[in-house]
Amino acid sequence: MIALENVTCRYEGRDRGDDESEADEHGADGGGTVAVDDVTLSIPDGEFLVVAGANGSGKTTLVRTVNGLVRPESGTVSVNGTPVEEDLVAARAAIGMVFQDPRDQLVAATVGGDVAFGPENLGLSHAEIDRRVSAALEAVNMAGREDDRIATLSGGERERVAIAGALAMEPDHLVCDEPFVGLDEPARESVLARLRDLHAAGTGVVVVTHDLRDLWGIADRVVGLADGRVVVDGPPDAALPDLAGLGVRVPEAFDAAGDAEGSTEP
Ligand SMILES: Nc1ncnc2c1ncn2[C@@H]1O[C@H](COP(=O)(O)OP(=O)(O)OP(=O)(O)O)[C@@H](O)[C@H]1O
Repeated sequence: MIALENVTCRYEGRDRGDDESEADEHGADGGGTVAVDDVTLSIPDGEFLVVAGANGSGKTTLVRTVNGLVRPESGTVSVNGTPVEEDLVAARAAIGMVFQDPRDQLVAATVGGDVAFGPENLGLSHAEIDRRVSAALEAVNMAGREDDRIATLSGGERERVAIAGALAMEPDHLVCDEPFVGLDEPARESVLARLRDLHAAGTGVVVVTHDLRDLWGIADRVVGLADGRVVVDGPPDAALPDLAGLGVRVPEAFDAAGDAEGSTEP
């Protein structure tokens, strides 16, 4: 279980594109940008949660608090009952994170080397590392590709290697930040199928996105953010009316008789 309680995150300095008055409005002491504003949220084990919102609404900042990559200014983030800052290693073992651009996290020359990187740092035996690498590659439909060079992979394959690297840590939750950006249709479908399978096998999945179309039939719950605050929280169908105007894309069938108001993203 991931639990955020009254979490507020602020970046020092001026926001990209904010004017002075808006920055003042956001910050109690007038400094910086409040990216996450007093968020309280629980994410149970096994849940498929979509965190949706327009660019700049605070999605990335919010999910980065759960493994200590961003430290809140106030409030508490706990993983399995322990505050993240008290046990960063436990939080990072429990939550696998796949960043927006998988190139940011692929560290080795080969697929096998990359997926083994995390388990190696846990000091596991060779046999256990090999087992985890095989299982993680199988879970992303890349079984037996250990010796492939990262440089030769497509964007979708890199995304799946990044997911495998996170899975090799055997996390309770997998957090993917905009996993479909830049992928062509077959790659999108492949990543989506992997996320669906993982969820079916019991792993919690959190997907950050401004495009809910592919996730509609899969997500248990949608949390919508605007200006760092939770403004929508519920199952997709119940959340739908409140998602309009947040700048997120919903499936066309739900896009109110051709009303494109809620579909401002390209
Ligand atoms: N490193 C940073 N320094 C200063 N301000 C930042 C920084 N990172 C994010 N921000 C600001 O914090 C707010 C929330 O940004 P965040 O990236 O969390 O939102 P997001 O919803 O994930 O957006 P995107 O979809 O564009 O990634 C925005 O106003 C953004 O400009």
